[in-house]
Formats: sequence, structure tokens, C-alpha cells
Amino acid sequence: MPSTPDSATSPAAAGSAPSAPVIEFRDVEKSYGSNVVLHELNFSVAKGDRVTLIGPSGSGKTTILRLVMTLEEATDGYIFIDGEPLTHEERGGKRVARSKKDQKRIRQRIGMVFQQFNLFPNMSVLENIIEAPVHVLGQSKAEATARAKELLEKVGLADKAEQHPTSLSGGQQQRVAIARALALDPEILLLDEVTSALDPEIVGEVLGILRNIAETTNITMLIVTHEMQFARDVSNRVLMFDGGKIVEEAPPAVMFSDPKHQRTKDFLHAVLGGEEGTIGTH
Ligand SMILES: Nc1ncnc2c1ncn2[C@@H]1O[C@H](COP(=O)(O)OP(=O)(O)OP(=O)(O)O)[C@@H](O)[C@H]1O
Repeated sequence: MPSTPDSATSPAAAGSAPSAPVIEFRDVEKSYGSNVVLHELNFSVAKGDRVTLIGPSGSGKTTILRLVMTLEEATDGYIFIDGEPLTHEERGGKRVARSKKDQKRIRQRIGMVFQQFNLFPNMSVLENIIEAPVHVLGQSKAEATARAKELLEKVGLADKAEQHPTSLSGGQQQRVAIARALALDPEILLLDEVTSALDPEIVGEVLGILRNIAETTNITMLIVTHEMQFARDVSNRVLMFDGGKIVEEAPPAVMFSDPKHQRTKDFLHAVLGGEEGTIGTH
């Protein structure tokens, strides 16, 4: 198995400018004991793509994000970020782990927002946002603070910088978490069910901010969500998973109005209550 993206099929081989996919999964397998949760998974994500992963509970969507974030390691296969192996590479015919230093360097290009916010409760909002820029990227406190203030403005929380996360609503905490992920100026943003822990009436405020980020930046996004309208609005590709495999891929307008695979039809019917034809029409 080659350790770099296949030159025979790359744009470079076809004579155009060389550009590796931003994310590539090649024959990735993930097991927990005897439970195989991802089966020889192959897909790639181009720069600026917004890819939504949908599928029933347990189909492996979150595991994919956790693999990209290096919170989990694949059992087999290779993940490439900008053409560079993330956690493992092939050397001398063997699958070899990369150094923690290399993994950390690559991971700095990736931001993730979790369902449960994961903010530091003992730090102020501002301290939460500048922590990684200062300690991971080595920015000065002044530089990181200036950027954090811009981001707080962007997520509508400029007046909350000195408060602690516990004094904020769930929606506000998630907006802080989004600002924190953006503070690293990530090339890739991973969104894992970011509205699932929120009361229905504040889901819209968080999705509105993410829509704005999608419209005003070129950040590559990998999104796990049950908010099909959000997927319709933001993404250009939808991948339907079942049992750790991709069963169907399509642009959202096609996936939500004319799914081909029976599993996709059943899933969308269950999620949308038979209203799949109306997604994107309002
Ligand atoms: N740390 C773990 N240890 C053991 N099994 C795990 C672990 N994490 C995930 N799994 C299993 O991996 C499978 C895929 O889980 P994953 O969370 O990726 O699914 P999902 O599609 O994101 O589901 P949901 O929509 O419910 O979040 C499930 O069967 C789950 O039980």
C-alpha cells in the first residue's frame, strides 16, 4: 500500500496543479475488540468542501471525526491530511505509527466543536479561547487576546469575555466553543452534533453562527448533525453511513429529495417524519 496519495489518479498526473485532498481516508478500519465499527473506509474531502455525515446511531460518524482529531487511532489503514499521513504511515512494507510530535503538528490545523462544549469551567471565556493559541501555537497573550475579542464579536458574545462558562446559557457556551476552535485558525473544522445538547429554541442561534462561518470562510468542514435543514444549507456533499460503511453519497439537494438507497430512504423517513421532500424548500 503506498504511503502517499496515488499519483496515478491525482490532478498532478492529469497535468493540473498538484493538490492533495485536505482529508483522505484510505482503507481505514476501526474496531473496539471484536466490534468492527468502520469497514475499510475510503473517502476524501477537497479544500473548502462541507461534508455532512448522516446515518443511524452507531453507524460510525463520530468515530470518523475522532480519528481525524487523533482522539482515536485507526486499527488499520491510513488517514492523510493535505497528503501527509496523520497517525500511521507505510514504511518498508509495514504500517508504522508516526511520532507524537508529527501528529501534534498536523492536528494544529484542525479544530473541533463537541456536543458537550468541553470548555474549561475554571477559566473565563477569554482564557478558554486564548489557551490553545498561547500554549499550543506560542502566540503572545496580547496577540491571542486581540484575536479572541474579534471572534467573540463574531459569535455575538463580546460582552461575556470575563465571565465563566458556567454562568452562560448552553447556546452561549457552544458559541464560545466555536470561537475557541476558530482561534487556532484551523484549516479543517469538525462539528460533532453541536446542537444536540441545546434546548430547541436556541439551536437556531448556534446554527446561524455556523452558517455565517461557512459563508465567510473557506474552512473545510466535516459535520455530523441530525439537523437536516442545516446540512442542506451548509454542505455540498452528504455521505450516508450504515454499519460503518458509506451506503450513498450525493449533494444535499439530491440526497434529501431523491435518495436512492433503501437504507437512506428509511433513515430520512424516520428523521424527517416523511417530510423529506420539503427539505430545502423553505
Ligand atoms: N470508546 C469506545 N469503546 C467501545 N465502543 C465504542 C467506543 N466508541 C464508540 N464505540 C462504538 O462504535 C460504534 C460507532 O459509534 P459512533 O459514536 O461513531 O456512532 P455514531 O454514528 O456517531 O452514533 P450517534 O449518532 O449515536 O452519535 C458504536 O457501536 C459504539 O458503541
